[in-house]
Amino acid sequence: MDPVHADFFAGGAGEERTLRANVTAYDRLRIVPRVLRATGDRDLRITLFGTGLATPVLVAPTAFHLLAHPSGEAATAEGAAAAGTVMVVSMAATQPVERIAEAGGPLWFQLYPQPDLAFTEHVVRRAEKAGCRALVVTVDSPVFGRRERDTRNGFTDLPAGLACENMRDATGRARDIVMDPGLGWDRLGWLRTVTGLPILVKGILHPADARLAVEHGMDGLIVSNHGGRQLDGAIASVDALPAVAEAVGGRIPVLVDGGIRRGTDVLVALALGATAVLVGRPVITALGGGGAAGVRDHLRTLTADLDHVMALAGARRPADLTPDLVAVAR
Ligand SMILES: Cc1cc2nc3c(=O)[nH]c(=O)nc-3n(C[C@H](O)[C@H](O)[C@H](O)COP(=O)(O)O)c2cc1C
Ligand SMILES: CCCCCCC(=O)C(=O)O
Repeated sequence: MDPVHADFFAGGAGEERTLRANVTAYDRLRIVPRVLRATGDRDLRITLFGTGLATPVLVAPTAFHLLAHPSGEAATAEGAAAAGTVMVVSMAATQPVERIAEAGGPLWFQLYPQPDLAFTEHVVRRAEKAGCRALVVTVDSPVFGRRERDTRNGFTDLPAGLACENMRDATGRARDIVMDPGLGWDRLGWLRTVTGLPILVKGILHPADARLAVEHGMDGLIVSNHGGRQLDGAIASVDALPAVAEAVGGRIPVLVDGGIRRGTDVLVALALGATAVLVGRPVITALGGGGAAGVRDHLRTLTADLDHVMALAGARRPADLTPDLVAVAR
């Protein structure tokens, strides 16, 4: 991979404190296993918004897959489908959602709501027609994070010939994605009137915002700091999870992403109240190294690792994972 593109994928905002914290937070959390629970074979299947999945590990929305592999997002979708899970297609995908959907599913579509409402609706309609089963609205990006690796590398745009294919308007021009500092809950209310798809808000860290998400009729939320690429210094996502899960109180599914690398990380996240987790950078690395098969193998390996540690912790199903199984290391 071009080192400039590798830096785009790997990097975070500012000093990359939050990027690192997402991973190191899991180092401080220890599992308190149960024994003699006769788990037998584990059953990792879950159902989200009516879709049965083989694993609680989903693919987070990430931009520009054609910079990682010549088969791009289509290969990621194929790999996710083979692993029996959801891929969340980024609004900044380098292939059209229709092409990605041909390669595999189930898909959800990630949206940065644009100030141009008619254009936003146009993008939603494309996602719906392509068969996407949920919308993931990213709300942690009123402005774009300062990614200093990209600044140093002079990486400001996609190379010639590539575009954010889902940003094409009726004239065929690919518009720039606008990060909208005017975005508020009213716009999510508007979106609710535009689509019947389940809507998840991505980028919740504060329990008060989690309560607002429920009050505004959102169908799910994702505890996330955007993989440390937006507000450097933001709380690690797994550290934010318990308070958010408590605020939601089981009314809607709570998902989490950021720093999830091992089965033990997934186990801890599920125990602390997540219904499912999403993985970002490791999927891009797997795509770059092995295309669709790489993505499939990564997701299957992570799921097999989860299965293994659930046996060791005395849990048969994701629902058996409860907060008492996690302690903070001193
Ligand atoms: C290269 C890259 C591109 C990303 N693009 C998007 C995006 O287009 N939309 C979005 O909501 N989040 C985006 N994210 C954030 C991810 O969805 C996710 O929150 C994050 O990667 C999770 O952390 P992890 O990489 O440690 O697993 C991106 C992350 C990376 C690393
Ligand atoms: C102006 C292009 C926006 C791409 C956004 C991708 C993204 O969210 C990221 O973290 O990178």
